[in-house]
Amino acid sequence: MLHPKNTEIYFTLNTGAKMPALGLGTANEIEQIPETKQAVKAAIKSGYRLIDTAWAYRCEDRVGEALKELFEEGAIKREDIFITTKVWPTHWDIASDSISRSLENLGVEYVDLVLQHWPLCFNRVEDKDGVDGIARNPTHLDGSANINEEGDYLSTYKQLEKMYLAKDPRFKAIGVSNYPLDYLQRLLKECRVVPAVNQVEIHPQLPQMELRDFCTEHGIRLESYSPFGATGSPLTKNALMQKLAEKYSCTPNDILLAYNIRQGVVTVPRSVNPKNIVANIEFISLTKEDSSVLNKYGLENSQRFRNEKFAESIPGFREN
Ligand SMILES: NC(=O)C1=CN([C@@H]2O[C@H](COP(=O)(O)OP(=O)(O)OC[C@H]3O[C@@H](n4cnc5c(N)ncnc54)[C@H](O)[C@@H]3O)[C@@H](O)[C@H]2O)C=CC1
Ligand SMILES: O=C1O[C@H](CO)[C@@H](O)[C@@H]1O
Repeated sequence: MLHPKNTEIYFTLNTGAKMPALGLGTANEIEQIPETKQAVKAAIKSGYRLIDTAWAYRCEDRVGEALKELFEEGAIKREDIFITTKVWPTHWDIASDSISRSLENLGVEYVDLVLQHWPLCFNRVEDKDGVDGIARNPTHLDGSANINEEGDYLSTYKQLEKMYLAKDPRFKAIGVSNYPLDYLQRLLKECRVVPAVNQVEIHPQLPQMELRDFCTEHGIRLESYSPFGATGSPLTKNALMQKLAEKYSCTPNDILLAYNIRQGVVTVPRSVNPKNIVANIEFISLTKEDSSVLNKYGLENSQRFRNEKFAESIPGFREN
């Protein structure tokens, strides 16, 4: 294939399953949540085969509505798409319930991948404006995260592992998200099932080189979130991205997606705009030399764009 589209590229997971290199992210801003349905439909119709969602995004039901219509229209079959969902830290001790809830929302019998969303255990606090009546980011009065002090973050993965080893039909693979390297080291010591995926923030200002080497060595596929630097896509305004875009006669967005995909990293840009969804399919043959230039740039200009306050509770999370 001389010039594939990003949507035609697949990476193999340690389970043997193929995961599309490009997917649609669905962590939409609250006011854009109703647009999730048409975004998923536009994505699938233009060739996307991976949808990245989560209970915490409050849009699984919209993804489900889109899938139902796509199945009914005969646009796609369930087995031809890869669906990822995630267990939020409020559900750290009830991972099975979280999966059931997600499947109900999505209207499917299984997902292809379940990720532990964060290595954190939150207390469940009632909140009528929360997700399913539960505060998504519970905090104490001083604004610090309301962490369950008895909880062990690895407990969630251990629950997923137990279900996976018992061949739970509700999911095909398990993985993690936002796991720093030392957390993965502990996981590998205490668990038998190597996570299929670790989804973390990766882009040319956060190349995550050490984590990347570690994951490659242990057969864990990395997946990049916030490839454009999250809301407002600040990375597309970066002078180096603009210079490379000029060199390859493409957009900075194309460079940012190629940066991940050319290095074997799955990526899930978010958009509800059908034009942008389609534009993100364009594949660019970014050279190894230019990928190295970007990696070096990131080491010298490191910046995390998704700054969740609760991440302060994860030692070492902000150090890169
Ligand atoms: N596991 C985790 O903790 C996290 C996972 N994620 C996942 O990663 C996905 C992507 O990351 P995000 O932070 O949402 O942001 P992103 O880096 O994908 O950027 C989204 C922004 O880029 C804009 N955009 C997209 N395509 C464009 C185009 N072709 N031209 C111009 N603008 C364009 C969108 O309108 C939006 O403002 C999420 O939707 C979610 O699925 C995101 C954050 C954390
Ligand atoms: O996946 C995620 O997306 C959000 C923003 O909704 C981020 O906090 C979370 O980890």
